[in-house]
Amino acid sequence: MAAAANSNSDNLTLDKVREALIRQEDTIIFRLIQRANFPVNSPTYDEKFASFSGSLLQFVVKETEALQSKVGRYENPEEQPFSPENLPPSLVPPQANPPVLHPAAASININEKIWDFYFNRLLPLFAVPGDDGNYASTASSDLDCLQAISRRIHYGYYVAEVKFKDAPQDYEPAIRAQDREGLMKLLTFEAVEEMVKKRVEKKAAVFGQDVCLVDNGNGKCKVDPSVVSRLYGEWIMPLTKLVQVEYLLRRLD
Ligand SMILES: C=C(O[C@@H]1C=C(C(=O)O)C=C[C@H]1O)C(=O)O
Repeated sequence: MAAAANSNSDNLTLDKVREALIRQEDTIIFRLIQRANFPVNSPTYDEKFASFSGSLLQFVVKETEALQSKVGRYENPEEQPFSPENLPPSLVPPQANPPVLHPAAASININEKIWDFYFNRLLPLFAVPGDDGNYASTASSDLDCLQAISRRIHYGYYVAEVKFKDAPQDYEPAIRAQDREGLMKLLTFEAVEEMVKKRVEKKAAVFGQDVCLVDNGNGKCKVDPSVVSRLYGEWIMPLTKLVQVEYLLRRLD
């Protein structure tokens, strides 16, 4: 599960980290396509599930994350749980690799923000209204999307670490001054962001095609490519940068 970029600090270059982010685009887009197979299915979210205190979705998240925690998922810094309260400990022996990140990474979890935009803003843009009764599949598919998006956003730790290591003389004064705006300026590359938005839009157009042996001229995509570009421009990239800033603010502690 660990990406090449986090196995050894010598491997950590900005190019490698960016490559990892590019590969994660594919995962995110395929998971959105998967979720778009189901309509909104609102009982997944609204109803109290059996004797559980929350919705079916919350139950699936809590139980799935508990199992994944036991098999070591959250030993990976970029994997952050959505339901962190009372997670069972990992049964897997800790990795021998020396840590690449500052320990501050462990205290930065912005999954509440991710949960909020995913359900309140994004989902209505790509899931059609309706109810087909597939609530369990809908909930696991939502969790798949959330986990892929969260991993991508919390990968900001590595982006920040590599940017800091490449130019400590630029970052240290802003960190000492706890200057959020200054840090945000230092780590932002607008040309890269424009390229990312264009690339994910194109990927969504390619991955979301119906593949037919005879071209039926149906150009409809399974997920609207402009929604994917918006997902990156409005939420994923700004939140990746927020993770970077939060990490850098604590980088010299
Ligand atoms: C991730 C990076 O940092 C920032 C965030 C980006 C993103 O989330 O894709 C892209 C460019 C930068 O403004 C990067 O420089 O690659």
